[in-house]
Amino acid sequence: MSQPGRLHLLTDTRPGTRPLAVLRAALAVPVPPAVGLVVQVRVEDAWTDRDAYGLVAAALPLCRAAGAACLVNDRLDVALAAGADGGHVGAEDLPVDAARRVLGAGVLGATCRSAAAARDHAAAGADYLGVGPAFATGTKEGLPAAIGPAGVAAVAAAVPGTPVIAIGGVTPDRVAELCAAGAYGVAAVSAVTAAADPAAAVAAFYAAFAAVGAGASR
Ligand SMILES: Cc1ncc(COP(=O)(O)OP(=O)(O)O)c(N)n1
Ligand SMILES: Cc1nc(C(=O)O)sc1CCOP(=O)(O)O
Ligand SMILES: [Mg+2]
Repeated sequence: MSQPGRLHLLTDTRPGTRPLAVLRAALAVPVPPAVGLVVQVRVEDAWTDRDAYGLVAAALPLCRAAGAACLVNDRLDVALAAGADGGHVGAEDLPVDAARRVLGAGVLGATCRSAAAARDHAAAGADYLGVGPAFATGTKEGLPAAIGPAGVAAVAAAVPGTPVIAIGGVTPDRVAELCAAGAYGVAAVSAVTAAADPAAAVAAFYAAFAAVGAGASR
């Protein structure tokens, strides 16, 4: 694996949020050379494709300027149309092999919650796996119980060549235990989007990766 740590920053588009303002602040923080940054544009199901496309189109130049990849959750047609770097799919979205056909060489992430699913998704062409919920989260309803670092470890051990990105209730102070469990990176929504200072929150994630020297020997 080429990057020793990676933050996936997911947008929050619930009513009352300001996703572009948060992105502008977050992307203004210099990304340390040893860390990767991925922005995932994730919009509410109720959003129209037109509005999703608009947010991706606005986010893309910000991502490019910051050296971040820009992925689109669920809506691979929007990802392709906007010229994003790829997309992320889960159990209610296109299957991983079908998503791979749609995206071609684009970056493809897939949600998984078990070692068996991890092997399947990796074999079907996922570039990384979003694994969770690592901890309890108030951001998404209807999720199964948190799997904890041990659950993340079980998945990571099953797919040693595929980056595992832990998601769900992740804060900077949880980066160390998740990396120790085998996570290559973490994904966050509320730790950044609900922070009083989103830039400081992103900087705290980068500092947490630096503190663990995440994956330096990988
Ligand atoms: C990095 C990452 N991991 C998991 C998810 C969840 O995807 P999914 O299960 O499809 O749920 P929705 O995000 O679509 O509600 C993710 N988006 N990103
Ligand atoms: C969108 C999403 N998917 C999850 C999963 O486990 O598949 S957890 C999650 C929400 C993550 O938000 P926060 O960082 O605020 O806890
Ligand atoms: Mg989905």
